[in-house]
Amino acid sequence: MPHAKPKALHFGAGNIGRGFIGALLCKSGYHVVFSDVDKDLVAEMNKRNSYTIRILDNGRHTESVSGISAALPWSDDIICDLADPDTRIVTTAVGATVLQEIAPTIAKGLIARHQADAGPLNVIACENMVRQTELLSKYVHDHLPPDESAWVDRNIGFANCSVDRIVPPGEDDNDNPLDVYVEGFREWVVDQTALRAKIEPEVLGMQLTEDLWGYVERKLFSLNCGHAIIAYLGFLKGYRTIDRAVRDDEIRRITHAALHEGGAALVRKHGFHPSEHEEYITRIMDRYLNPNLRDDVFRVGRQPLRKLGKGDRLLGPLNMAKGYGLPYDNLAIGVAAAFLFRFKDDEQSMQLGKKVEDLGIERAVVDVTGLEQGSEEAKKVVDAYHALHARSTNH
Ligand SMILES: NC(=O)c1ccc[n+]([C@@H]2O[C@H](COP(=O)([O-])OP(=O)(O)OC[C@H]3O[C@@H](n4cnc5c(N)ncnc54)[C@H](O)[C@@H]3O)[C@@H](O)[C@H]2O)c1
Ligand SMILES: O=P(O)(O)OC[C@@H](O)[C@@H](O)[C@H](O)[C@H](O)CO
Repeated sequence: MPHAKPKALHFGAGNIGRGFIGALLCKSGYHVVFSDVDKDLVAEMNKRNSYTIRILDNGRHTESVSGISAALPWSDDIICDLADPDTRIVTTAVGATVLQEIAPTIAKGLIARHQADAGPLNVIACENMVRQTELLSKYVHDHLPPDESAWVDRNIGFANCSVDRIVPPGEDDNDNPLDVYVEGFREWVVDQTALRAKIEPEVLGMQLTEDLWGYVERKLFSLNCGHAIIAYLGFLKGYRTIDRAVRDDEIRRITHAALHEGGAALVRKHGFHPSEHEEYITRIMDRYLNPNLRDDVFRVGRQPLRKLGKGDRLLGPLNMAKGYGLPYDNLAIGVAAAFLFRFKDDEQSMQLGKKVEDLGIERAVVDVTGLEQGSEEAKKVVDAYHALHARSTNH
Protein backbone atom coordinates (compact mmCIF):
# COMPACT_ATOMS: atom_id res chain seq x y z
CA MET A 1 0.00 0.00 0.00
CA PRO A 2 1.51 3.36 -0.94
CA HIS A 3 1.79 5.78 1.98
CA ALA A 4 0.05 9.12 1.61
CA LYS A 5 3.34 10.78 2.53
CA PRO A 6 6.52 10.81 0.46
CA LYS A 7 8.73 7.98 1.61
CA ALA A 8 12.40 7.69 2.57
CA LEU A 9 14.16 4.36 2.87
CA HIS A 10 17.02 4.30 5.36
CA PHE A 11 19.42 1.33 5.74
CA GLY A 12 20.85 0.96 9.26
CA ALA A 13 18.63 1.81 12.25
CA GLY A 14 21.60 2.25 14.61
CA ASN A 15 22.86 5.34 16.43
CA ILE A 16 23.21 7.79 13.57
CA GLY A 17 20.29 6.28 11.63
CA ARG A 18 17.84 6.89 14.47
CA GLY A 19 19.67 9.82 16.08
CA PHE A 20 20.19 11.96 13.00
CA ILE A 21 19.38 10.92 9.42
CA GLY A 22 16.10 9.04 9.93
CA ALA A 23 14.92 11.62 12.46
CA LEU A 24 15.65 14.54 10.13
CA LEU A 25 13.82 12.87 7.24
CA CYS A 26 10.85 12.21 9.51
CA LYS A 27 10.81 15.81 10.71
CA SER A 28 10.89 16.96 7.07
CA GLY A 29 7.63 15.17 6.29
CA TYR A 30 8.79 11.78 5.02
CA HIS A 31 7.46 8.43 6.15
CA VAL A 32 10.74 6.73 7.04
CA VAL A 33 11.15 3.00 6.49
CA PHE A 34 14.20 1.76 8.37
CA SER A 35 15.88 -1.40 7.13
CA ASP A 36 18.12 -3.28 9.54
CA VAL A 37 19.51 -6.80 9.96
CA ASP A 38 18.70 -6.72 13.66
CA LYS A 39 15.38 -8.61 13.86
CA ASP A 40 14.60 -7.45 17.41
CA LEU A 41 15.19 -3.84 16.44
CA VAL A 42 12.92 -4.15 13.39
CA ALA A 43 10.19 -5.79 15.48
CA GLU A 44 10.51 -3.10 18.15
CA MET A 45 10.24 -0.32 15.57
CA ASN A 46 7.11 -1.81 14.07
CA LYS A 47 5.59 -2.29 17.52
CA ARG A 48 6.27 1.21 18.84
CA ASN A 49 6.51 3.30 15.64
CA SER A 50 8.13 6.07 17.64
CA TYR A 51 11.06 6.97 19.88
CA THR A 52 12.65 9.91 21.65
CA ILE A 53 15.91 11.67 20.88
CA ARG A 54 17.59 13.02 24.00
CA ILE A 55 19.85 15.96 23.24
CA LEU A 56 22.70 16.03 25.73
CA ASP A 57 23.90 19.61 25.66
CA ASN A 58 23.85 21.97 28.64
CA GLY A 59 20.13 22.64 28.46
CA ARG A 60 18.98 19.07 27.86
CA HIS A 61 15.88 18.64 25.74
CA THR A 62 14.10 15.97 23.75
CA GLU A 63 12.57 15.51 20.30
CA SER A 64 10.10 12.81 19.42
CA VAL A 65 10.18 10.84 16.19
CA SER A 66 6.99 9.09 15.17
CA GLY A 67 5.24 7.44 12.26
CA ILE A 68 8.18 5.23 11.35
CA SER A 69 8.22 1.60 10.23
CA ALA A 70 10.91 -0.99 9.59
CA ALA A 71 11.70 -4.06 7.50
CA LEU A 72 14.49 -6.59 7.20
CA PRO A 73 16.85 -5.91 4.26
CA TRP A 74 16.09 -9.25 2.62
CA SER A 75 12.31 -8.80 2.74
CA ASP A 76 10.28 -8.21 -0.44
CA ASP A 77 8.94 -5.03 1.20
CA ILE A 78 12.30 -3.34 0.64
CA ILE A 79 12.25 -4.13 -3.09
CA CYS A 80 8.67 -2.80 -3.24
CA ASP A 81 9.75 0.37 -1.41
CA LEU A 82 12.60 0.91 -3.86
CA ALA A 83 10.15 0.50 -6.77
CA ASP A 84 7.54 2.80 -5.22
CA PRO A 85 7.19 6.24 -6.89
CA ASP A 86 6.45 7.67 -3.41
CA THR A 87 10.00 6.76 -2.36
CA ARG A 88 12.08 9.86 -3.05
CA ILE A 89 15.30 9.27 -1.17
CA VAL A 90 17.42 6.34 0.02
CA THR A 91 20.02 6.85 2.75
CA THR A 92 22.40 4.53 4.57
CA ALA A 93 24.24 4.48 7.90
CA VAL A 94 25.34 0.87 8.17
CA GLY A 95 29.12 1.30 8.37
CA ALA A 96 31.47 1.70 5.42
CA THR A 97 32.42 -1.99 5.45
CA VAL A 98 28.74 -3.01 5.09
CA LEU A 99 27.96 -1.04 1.90
CA GLN A 100 28.94 -4.06 -0.20
CA GLU A 101 26.34 -6.18 1.63
CA ILE A 102 23.37 -3.90 0.93
CA ALA A 103 24.30 -3.27 -2.73
CA PRO A 104 22.59 -6.39 -4.21
CA THR A 105 19.26 -5.43 -2.59
CA ILE A 106 19.51 -1.86 -3.85
CA ALA A 107 20.38 -3.13 -7.35
CA LYS A 108 17.39 -5.47 -7.36
CA GLY A 109 15.09 -2.70 -6.15
CA LEU A 110 16.35 -0.27 -8.80
CA ILE A 111 15.68 -2.79 -11.56
CA ALA A 112 12.13 -3.12 -10.18
CA ARG A 113 11.89 0.69 -10.09
CA HIS A 114 12.84 0.88 -13.76
CA GLN A 115 10.25 -1.76 -14.63
CA ALA A 116 7.60 0.10 -12.65
CA ASP A 117 8.57 3.36 -14.39
CA ALA A 118 8.67 4.92 -10.92
CA GLY A 119 11.00 7.79 -11.84
CA PRO A 120 14.25 9.19 -10.49
CA LEU A 121 15.57 8.81 -6.97
CA ASN A 122 18.55 10.00 -4.93
CA VAL A 123 20.79 7.76 -2.83
CA ILE A 124 23.03 9.20 -0.10
CA ALA A 125 25.36 7.00 1.96
CA CYS A 126 26.07 8.63 5.32
CA GLU A 127 29.20 6.69 6.27
CA ASN A 128 32.41 8.26 7.56
CA MET A 129 34.66 8.03 4.56
CA VAL A 130 35.64 10.05 1.52
CA ARG A 131 33.44 9.23 -1.56
CA GLN A 132 31.28 6.74 0.35
CA THR A 133 28.26 7.03 -1.99
CA GLU A 134 30.47 6.62 -5.05
CA LEU A 135 31.69 3.37 -3.52
CA LEU A 136 28.09 2.23 -2.93
CA SER A 137 27.25 3.13 -6.54
CA LYS A 138 30.15 1.00 -7.77
CA TYR A 139 28.93 -1.97 -5.70
CA VAL A 140 25.37 -1.50 -6.98
CA HIS A 141 26.56 -1.34 -10.60
CA ASP A 142 28.45 -4.62 -10.04
CA HIS A 143 24.99 -6.22 -9.71
CA LEU A 144 23.34 -4.62 -12.74
CA PRO A 145 23.26 -5.78 -16.36
CA PRO A 146 24.56 -3.10 -18.81
CA ASP A 147 21.14 -1.79 -19.95
CA GLU A 148 20.01 -1.37 -16.32
CA SER A 149 23.32 0.30 -15.48
CA ALA A 150 22.68 2.90 -18.16
CA TRP A 151 19.15 3.56 -16.80
CA VAL A 152 20.49 3.87 -13.26
CA ASP A 153 23.16 6.34 -14.41
CA ARG A 154 20.49 8.57 -15.93
CA ASN A 155 17.88 8.30 -13.18
CA ILE A 156 19.51 7.55 -9.85
CA GLY A 157 21.62 10.22 -8.18
CA PHE A 158 24.37 8.77 -6.00
CA ALA A 159 25.48 11.79 -3.98
CA ASN A 160 28.50 11.85 -1.67
CA CYS A 161 28.12 13.71 1.60
CA SER A 162 29.68 14.72 4.89
CA VAL A 163 27.70 13.84 7.99
CA ASP A 164 28.48 15.07 11.49
CA ARG A 165 26.74 14.50 14.80
CA ILE A 166 28.18 12.53 17.72
CA VAL A 167 25.75 9.76 18.65
CA PRO A 168 27.17 7.56 21.43
CA PRO A 169 25.92 4.06 22.21
CA GLY A 170 22.49 4.06 23.85
CA GLU A 171 21.71 3.28 27.48
CA ASP A 172 20.12 -0.02 28.46
CA ASP A 173 17.68 1.24 31.06
CA ASN A 174 15.20 3.09 28.82
CA ASP A 175 11.51 2.21 28.73
CA ASN A 176 11.77 2.51 24.97
CA PRO A 177 14.91 0.70 23.70
CA LEU A 178 14.72 2.78 20.50
CA ASP A 179 15.49 6.03 22.35
CA VAL A 180 18.78 7.56 21.40
CA TYR A 181 21.20 10.11 22.92
CA VAL A 182 22.84 12.75 20.77
CA GLU A 183 24.77 16.00 20.96
CA GLY A 184 23.03 19.17 19.78
CA PHE A 185 25.51 19.89 16.98
CA ARG A 186 24.62 18.51 13.55
CA GLU A 187 25.86 19.03 10.00
CA TRP A 188 24.86 17.15 6.83
CA VAL A 189 26.31 18.46 3.58
CA VAL A 190 25.41 16.79 0.29
CA ASP A 191 26.88 17.03 -3.22
CA GLN A 192 24.18 18.78 -5.18
CA THR A 193 25.85 18.10 -8.53
CA ALA A 194 25.18 14.35 -8.29
CA LEU A 195 21.43 14.57 -7.62
CA ARG A 196 19.05 13.31 -10.33
CA ALA A 197 15.86 14.82 -8.87
CA LYS A 198 15.05 17.76 -6.63
CA ILE A 199 14.94 16.58 -3.03
CA GLU A 200 11.30 17.20 -2.23
CA PRO A 201 10.16 17.80 0.42
CA GLU A 202 13.30 19.67 1.28
CA VAL A 203 15.21 17.97 4.12
CA LEU A 204 15.47 20.41 7.03
CA GLY A 205 19.10 20.90 7.96
CA MET A 206 20.49 19.23 4.82
CA GLN A 207 22.93 21.62 3.21
CA LEU A 208 23.44 21.26 -0.56
CA THR A 209 26.73 22.31 -2.10
CA GLU A 210 28.51 22.24 -5.44
CA ASP A 211 31.86 22.09 -3.67
CA LEU A 212 31.74 19.18 -1.24
CA TRP A 213 35.41 18.18 -0.80
CA GLY A 214 36.36 20.92 1.62
CA TYR A 215 33.50 19.89 3.92
CA VAL A 216 34.33 16.18 3.70
CA GLU A 217 38.04 16.57 4.43
CA ARG A 218 37.52 19.27 7.05
CA LYS A 219 35.20 16.98 9.02
CA LEU A 220 36.96 13.61 8.59
CA PHE A 221 40.49 15.00 9.01
CA SER A 222 39.54 17.13 12.03
CA LEU A 223 36.61 15.81 14.11
CA ASN A 224 37.20 12.13 13.31
CA CYS A 225 40.99 12.49 13.41
CA GLY A 226 41.03 13.98 16.90
CA HIS A 227 38.29 11.60 18.03
CA ALA A 228 40.38 8.58 16.99
CA ILE A 229 43.53 9.95 18.64
CA ILE A 230 41.66 10.49 21.93
CA ALA A 231 40.18 6.98 21.74
CA TYR A 232 43.54 5.29 21.09
CA LEU A 233 45.56 7.30 23.60
CA GLY A 234 42.66 7.08 26.06
CA PHE A 235 42.57 3.30 25.74
CA LEU A 236 46.30 3.12 26.45
CA LYS A 237 45.86 5.14 29.63
CA GLY A 238 42.86 3.08 30.77
CA TYR A 239 40.09 5.66 30.17
CA ARG A 240 36.69 4.34 29.09
CA THR A 241 35.07 7.50 27.73
CA ILE A 242 36.13 10.26 25.36
CA ASP A 243 35.31 13.12 27.73
CA ARG A 244 37.43 11.57 30.50
CA ALA A 245 40.32 10.84 28.13
CA VAL A 246 40.38 14.36 26.71
CA ARG A 247 40.53 15.81 30.22
CA ASP A 248 43.96 14.15 30.53
CA ASP A 249 46.44 17.00 29.93
CA GLU A 250 48.80 15.00 27.74
CA ILE A 251 46.04 13.53 25.56
CA ARG A 252 44.39 16.93 25.16
CA ARG A 253 47.73 18.54 24.21
CA ILE A 254 48.57 15.89 21.60
CA THR A 255 45.06 15.94 20.12
CA HIS A 256 44.95 19.73 19.94
CA ALA A 257 48.40 19.81 18.33
CA ALA A 258 47.42 17.10 15.81
CA LEU A 259 44.32 19.10 14.86
CA HIS A 260 46.55 22.11 14.24
CA GLU A 261 48.97 20.07 12.13
CA GLY A 262 46.15 18.72 9.96
CA GLY A 263 44.43 22.11 10.14
CA ALA A 264 47.41 23.95 8.65
CA ALA A 265 47.34 21.54 5.71
CA LEU A 266 43.55 21.88 5.29
CA VAL A 267 43.84 25.68 5.30
CA ARG A 268 46.52 25.44 2.57
CA LYS A 269 44.55 22.99 0.44
CA HIS A 270 41.02 24.37 0.74
CA GLY A 271 41.74 28.03 1.42
CA PHE A 272 39.78 28.12 4.70
CA HIS A 273 40.21 31.34 6.61
CA PRO A 274 42.79 30.54 9.36
CA SER A 275 40.79 32.20 12.14
CA GLU A 276 37.58 30.42 11.08
CA HIS A 277 39.43 27.12 11.05
CA GLU A 278 40.78 27.91 14.51
CA GLU A 279 37.18 28.40 15.69
CA TYR A 280 36.24 25.10 14.05
CA ILE A 281 38.99 23.34 16.06
CA THR A 282 37.92 25.05 19.29
CA ARG A 283 34.34 23.92 18.76
CA ILE A 284 35.47 20.34 18.12
CA MET A 285 37.54 20.30 21.32
CA ASP A 286 34.44 21.50 23.21
CA ARG A 287 32.36 18.73 21.64
CA TYR A 288 34.85 16.08 22.81
CA LEU A 289 34.67 17.53 26.32
CA ASN A 290 30.85 17.22 26.56
CA PRO A 291 30.53 15.19 29.82
CA ASN A 292 26.92 14.22 29.12
CA LEU A 293 27.77 12.16 26.04
CA ARG A 294 29.98 9.66 27.85
CA ASP A 295 31.01 8.29 24.47
CA ASP A 296 32.87 5.00 24.52
CA VAL A 297 36.55 4.81 23.48
CA PHE A 298 35.83 1.36 22.00
CA ARG A 299 33.05 2.74 19.77
CA VAL A 300 35.17 5.66 18.62
CA GLY A 301 38.27 3.49 18.09
CA ARG A 302 36.38 0.64 16.39
CA GLN A 303 37.85 -0.90 13.22
CA PRO A 304 41.38 0.53 13.44
CA LEU A 305 42.41 -1.03 10.10
CA ARG A 306 39.74 1.08 8.37
CA LYS A 307 40.82 4.14 10.32
CA LEU A 308 44.47 3.55 9.34
CA GLY A 309 43.58 3.53 5.63
CA LYS A 310 45.59 5.84 3.36
CA GLY A 311 42.81 8.39 2.80
CA ASP A 312 41.12 8.07 6.17
CA ARG A 313 41.17 10.33 9.26
CA LEU A 314 44.76 9.69 10.44
CA LEU A 315 46.87 9.10 7.33
CA GLY A 316 44.81 11.57 5.28
CA PRO A 317 45.89 14.63 7.29
CA LEU A 318 49.36 13.20 7.95
CA ASN A 319 50.05 12.72 4.24
CA MET A 320 48.54 16.13 3.45
CA ALA A 321 50.72 17.88 6.05
CA LYS A 322 53.80 16.00 4.87
CA GLY A 323 52.97 16.92 1.25
CA TYR A 324 53.04 20.63 2.15
CA GLY A 325 56.26 20.24 4.13
CA LEU A 326 54.37 20.95 7.37
CA PRO A 327 54.95 19.26 10.76
CA TYR A 328 53.02 16.06 11.55
CA ASP A 329 54.66 14.67 14.72
CA ASN A 330 51.44 14.58 16.76
CA LEU A 331 49.50 12.97 13.92
CA ALA A 332 52.25 10.31 13.87
CA ILE A 333 51.66 9.69 17.59
CA GLY A 334 47.95 9.17 16.82
CA VAL A 335 48.80 6.66 14.08
CA ALA A 336 51.19 4.83 16.41
CA ALA A 337 48.57 4.64 19.16
CA ALA A 338 46.11 2.98 16.76
CA PHE A 339 48.58 0.07 16.40
CA LEU A 340 48.24 -0.57 20.15
CA PHE A 341 44.44 -0.58 20.32
CA ARG A 342 43.07 -4.00 21.33
CA PHE A 343 39.47 -4.96 22.04
CA LYS A 344 38.44 -8.59 21.88
CA ASP A 345 35.04 -7.76 20.35
CA ASP A 346 36.64 -5.72 17.58
CA GLU A 347 37.88 -8.10 14.91
CA GLN A 348 40.03 -5.50 13.16
CA SER A 349 41.87 -4.59 16.35
CA MET A 350 42.70 -8.24 16.91
CA GLN A 351 43.83 -8.67 13.28
CA LEU A 352 46.01 -5.60 13.66
CA GLY A 353 47.58 -7.03 16.82
CA LYS A 354 48.32 -10.30 15.01
CA LYS A 355 49.90 -8.41 12.13
CA VAL A 356 52.21 -6.52 14.48
CA GLU A 357 53.13 -9.79 16.16
CA ASP A 358 53.76 -11.61 12.85
CA LEU A 359 55.51 -8.86 10.89
CA GLY A 360 57.01 -6.68 13.58
CA ILE A 361 55.97 -3.04 13.92
CA GLU A 362 58.21 -1.65 11.10
CA ARG A 363 56.69 -3.88 8.42
CA ALA A 364 53.18 -3.72 9.88
CA VAL A 365 53.22 0.11 9.65
CA VAL A 366 54.25 -0.01 5.99
CA ASP A 367 51.75 -2.75 5.19
CA VAL A 368 48.73 -1.11 6.88
CA THR A 369 49.31 2.60 6.25
CA GLY A 370 50.95 2.56 2.82
CA LEU A 371 53.78 4.75 4.18
CA GLU A 372 57.04 4.11 2.38
CA GLN A 373 59.51 1.78 4.09
CA GLY A 374 62.42 3.75 5.56
CA SER A 375 60.64 7.09 5.04
CA GLU A 376 60.81 9.82 7.66
CA GLU A 377 57.07 9.46 8.33
CA ALA A 378 57.22 5.66 8.81
CA LYS A 379 60.15 6.15 11.18
CA LYS A 380 58.26 8.75 13.24
CA VAL A 381 55.31 6.36 13.61
CA VAL A 382 57.54 3.46 14.65
CA ASP A 383 59.47 5.60 17.17
CA ALA A 384 56.19 6.86 18.65
CA TYR A 385 54.90 3.28 18.82
CA HIS A 386 57.93 2.16 20.86
CA ALA A 387 57.58 5.13 23.21
CA LEU A 388 53.86 4.47 23.77
CA HIS A 389 54.34 0.73 24.11
CA ALA A 390 56.93 1.19 26.83
CA ARG A 391 54.53 3.37 28.88
CA SER A 392 51.22 1.67 28.19
CA THR A 393 49.20 0.33 31.12
CA ASN A 394 47.14 -1.86 28.79
CA HIS A 395 49.96 -4.10 27.49
N1 LIG B 1 27.47 7.39 15.67
C1 LIG B 1 28.03 8.48 15.18
O1 LIG B 1 28.44 9.37 15.95
C2 LIG B 1 28.19 8.68 13.70
C3 LIG B 1 28.24 9.99 13.19
C4 LIG B 1 28.43 10.20 11.82
C5 LIG B 1 28.52 9.11 10.97
N2 LIG B 1 28.47 7.85 11.49
C6 LIG B 1 28.58 6.75 10.53
O2 LIG B 1 27.31 6.09 10.43
C7 LIG B 1 27.51 4.70 10.22
C8 LIG B 1 26.77 3.92 11.29
O3 LIG B 1 27.31 4.26 12.54
P1 LIG B 1 26.49 4.04 13.89
O4 LIG B 1 27.28 4.68 14.96
O5 LIG B 1 25.09 4.41 13.69
O6 LIG B 1 26.63 2.45 14.03
P2 LIG B 1 25.58 1.42 14.65
O7 LIG B 1 26.32 0.15 14.83
O8 LIG B 1 24.90 2.04 15.82
O9 LIG B 1 24.49 1.25 13.49
C9 LIG B 1 24.67 0.49 12.34
C10 LIG B 1 23.37 -0.27 12.09
O10 LIG B 1 23.48 -0.92 10.82
C11 LIG B 1 22.86 -2.19 10.95
N3 LIG B 1 23.32 -3.07 9.87
C12 LIG B 1 24.45 -3.82 9.82
N4 LIG B 1 24.50 -4.51 8.67
C13 LIG B 1 23.37 -4.18 7.98
C14 LIG B 1 22.84 -4.58 6.71
N5 LIG B 1 23.50 -5.45 5.94
N6 LIG B 1 21.66 -4.05 6.33
C15 LIG B 1 20.97 -3.17 7.13
N7 LIG B 1 21.44 -2.78 8.33
C16 LIG B 1 22.62 -3.26 8.75
C17 LIG B 1 23.24 -2.65 12.35
O11 LIG B 1 22.40 -3.70 12.80
C18 LIG B 1 23.09 -1.36 13.13
O12 LIG B 1 21.79 -1.22 13.66
C19 LIG B 1 29.01 4.48 10.21
O13 LIG B 1 29.49 4.51 8.89
C20 LIG B 1 29.54 5.67 10.97
O14 LIG B 1 30.85 6.00 10.62
C21 LIG B 1 28.29 7.60 12.82
O1 LIG C 1 31.95 5.95 13.00
P1 LIG C 1 33.44 5.73 12.86
O2 LIG C 1 33.87 4.42 13.37
O3 LIG C 1 33.94 6.03 11.47
O4 LIG C 1 34.13 6.84 13.77
C1 LIG C 1 33.84 6.91 15.14
C2 LIG C 1 33.47 8.34 15.53
O5 LIG C 1 34.58 9.17 15.35
C3 LIG C 1 32.30 8.86 14.68
O6 LIG C 1 31.21 7.99 14.68
C4 LIG C 1 31.87 10.25 15.16
O7 LIG C 1 31.15 10.15 16.36
C5 LIG C 1 31.02 10.92 14.11
O8 LIG C 1 31.66 10.92 12.88
C6 LIG C 1 30.60 12.31 14.50
O9 LIG C 1 30.04 12.95 13.39
